[in-house]
Amino acid sequence: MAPGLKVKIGGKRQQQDGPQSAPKPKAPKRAARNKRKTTDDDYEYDQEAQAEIPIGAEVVGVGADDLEEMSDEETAFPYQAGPEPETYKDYSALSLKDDHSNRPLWVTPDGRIFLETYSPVYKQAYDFLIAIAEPVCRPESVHEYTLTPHSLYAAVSVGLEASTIITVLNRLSKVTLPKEIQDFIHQSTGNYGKVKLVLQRNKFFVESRFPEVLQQLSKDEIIGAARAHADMDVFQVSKGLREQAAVDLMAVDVDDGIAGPTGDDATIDPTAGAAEALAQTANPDRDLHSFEIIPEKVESVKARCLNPVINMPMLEEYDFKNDSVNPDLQIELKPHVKLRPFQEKSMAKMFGNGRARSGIIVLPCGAGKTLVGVTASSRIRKSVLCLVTNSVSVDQWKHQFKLWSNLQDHQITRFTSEHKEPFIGASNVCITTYTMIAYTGQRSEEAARVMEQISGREWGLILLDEVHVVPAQMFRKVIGIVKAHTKLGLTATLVREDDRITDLNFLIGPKLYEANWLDLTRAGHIANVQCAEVWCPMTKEFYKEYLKPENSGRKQLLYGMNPNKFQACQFLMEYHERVRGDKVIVFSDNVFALREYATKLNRPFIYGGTGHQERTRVLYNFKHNPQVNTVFLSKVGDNSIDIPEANVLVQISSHAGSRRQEAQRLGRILRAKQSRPTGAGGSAEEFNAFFYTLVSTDTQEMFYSTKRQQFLVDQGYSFKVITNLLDSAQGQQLHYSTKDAQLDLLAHVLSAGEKDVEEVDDVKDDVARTARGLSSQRTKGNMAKMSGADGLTYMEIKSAPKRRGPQQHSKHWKAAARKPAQLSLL
Ligand SMILES: Nc1ncnc2c1ncn2[C@@H]1O[C@H](COP(=O)(O)OP(=O)(O)OP(=O)(O)O)[C@@H](O)[C@H]1O
Repeated sequence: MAPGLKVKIGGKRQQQDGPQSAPKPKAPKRAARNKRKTTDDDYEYDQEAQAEIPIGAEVVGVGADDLEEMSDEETAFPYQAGPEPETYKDYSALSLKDDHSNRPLWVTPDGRIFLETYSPVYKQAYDFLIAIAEPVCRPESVHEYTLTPHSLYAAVSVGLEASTIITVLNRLSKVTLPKEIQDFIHQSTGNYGKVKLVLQRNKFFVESRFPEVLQQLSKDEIIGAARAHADMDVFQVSKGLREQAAVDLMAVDVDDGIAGPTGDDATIDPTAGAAEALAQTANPDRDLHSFEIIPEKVESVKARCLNPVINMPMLEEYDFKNDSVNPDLQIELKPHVKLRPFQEKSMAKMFGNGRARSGIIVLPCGAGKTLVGVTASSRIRKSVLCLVTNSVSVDQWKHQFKLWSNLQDHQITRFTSEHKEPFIGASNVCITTYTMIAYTGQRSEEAARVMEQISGREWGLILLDEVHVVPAQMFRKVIGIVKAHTKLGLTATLVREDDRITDLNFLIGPKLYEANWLDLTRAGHIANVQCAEVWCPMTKEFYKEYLKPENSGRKQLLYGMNPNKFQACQFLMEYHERVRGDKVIVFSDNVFALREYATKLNRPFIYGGTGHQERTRVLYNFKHNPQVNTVFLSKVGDNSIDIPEANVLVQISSHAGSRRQEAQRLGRILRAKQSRPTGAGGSAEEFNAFFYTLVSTDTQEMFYSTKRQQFLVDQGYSFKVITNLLDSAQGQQLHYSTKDAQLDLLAHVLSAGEKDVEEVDDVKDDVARTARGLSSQRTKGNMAKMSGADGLTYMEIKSAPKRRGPQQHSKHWKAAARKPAQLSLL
């Protein structure tokens, strides 16, 4: 028995149905609120994409349909209310194994799996779990996963069979695997993987190890009619490939440098079960049976197989090594390129059995998705179509292809409103945007010519960047136009755990791999970010106006322009610039606030209306000019501007409760950074990047802020709350410290025209969402601790320059080991 194992149903993301699903959340009022309006970042996708195309040229035809679709997407994405936090489930009836302390998992009858990250076999257990289950929440000590039909579909697609999954899961579990779980795995995987769609020598085949399944399919009216040789009763038979993926999965022993416990005291070997199971199931000589289908009917066959009547989702694989029809692309990775361990693992999942599988790879922002895409291209070595969300990314991808591979300019063509480069040679990499491909209206002659080449070519690989932001309808259009053997989706935030994820699963393929953010942080592949929410009380006068019904339209502006928030922003910016020598990005969705802050603080800013040249100039200065250490960005900077130098982010205004925006913004400072020593004799500082969200207290903003943090909290980040950033003495030295100045500011805000009030880059609405309790993730912080400088005293000496000696600087910091943390501006 497992005495007293009770698990709080803390409900993070809403899960797909698992076995004996936990009770569905009952929050009708919340649900109604969520439906109120559309929201989220699909707008950003839409507007970014549209922005690059001259009005009246390419974009018109994408039109209403897609916007409609995007709106639907948005309603699908919002916060899913979790079960009541007070609800507990009693799992004490589970039967605990004698050697349970050596095993890392708890598996419950309702499909929830808890992983102890301090287990000696954590790494193996993580690799296995991420292949079979959906991560729900991955904080430092215990992760939560859930088994879903989709996660099991993904497992089958990488070559795992039900018996292997059950054997390994049981071996890792502290409790005897509940019968419900075994049944659920059998049921869910029963039909997955039985049929594959294989494009071989330019012919499409429905392939299976089971001739009776093919018999059944060919009797179906639609599938039968799609057969190229319907008159033939027998199927073609070929020798099966070893199901290598499962072997790879359990044998993978990449030294990823992730700090973790050693396996010395591990008394179980989770791989042993896999080996046994595989010995029974992986017969390299198994026969494969197939029948050919007409290329034009491929989509309808796929759709039919998905239909509940048949219910046999097709796995898609590309036998690129035997594709002698499509010309090779002479692409090699440069000799110095060394994949990071998680990139290796992603590739192992994609190419596990010698063929290329379609699917989605999920890696944190800044971890290196681009190299994954380039590597996949270099393995397949056929023409590659790379689809991205905007023209800035088109240029960045081109740059990355040249950085990592031997491809020359003429082998990489761009197709945007500005560059419609013709194809040279029989194979190439073409980089373009989703909108350029999906456009259905009148095209210019030049664009029509390139489109003809795109639709006429057979692509070995289609790379789908930022795959989470693209509506399913848009995909359908793209997939209908482009003939591709393999589809690889790349994203950091695959957070639509609803019906729409089903679209991605079947339109592109299952999730092949998902990295754990904290593991990558520990291994130094992404920055170690300190996240903090800074509470800024509203001034009395601002709050009075905020509460007035006639100001309901300018609430956002009032809490954004709150003088206390301004001061917090100024303080943090100057502190990080001067004391730590950091590079700071300040984000504001509201353009009025963006302009006001940047102008008053005398720093450059970029928003949607900033021209290309000006943008380039500002960013160049930010990167290279030591005098320019802060840049203010509107929402246009969320994910399309590449600023690896930045390591501090201050958010003064954001888009309601968007989890995705929060994660994308964090991504701007996630690029791996060098840790700096903390001072004389000190070890490397703990945090090397800082993410501050400034929140005006007692306003809507607090409500949104909690909601926004949910995705990052699920990835294991904790947000500290700073309630007293500034004391009154510090405030005196900052702008808007006098009542008169604050009242002037208030008058300015109240006199702002309607257009200014609403001017929010790329954002159309303001959706109320329900926040979820995060108290367990929140701790109070102080500034010194936040800045990785606990135990140090920071001092700014304001002596007149002429009185300084040669060694004196206007500011310095010195270690004061073992003294209480203190931060002072003298
Ligand atoms: N294997 C590797 N070796 C060395 N550097 C790498 C490797 N992989 C990625 N990088 C570097 O990591 C950084 C982030 O890579 P990349 O831009 O591909 O990240 P990303 O995941 O696409 O980020 P974003 O989501 O912000 O677009 C880049 O500077 C890249 O050069």
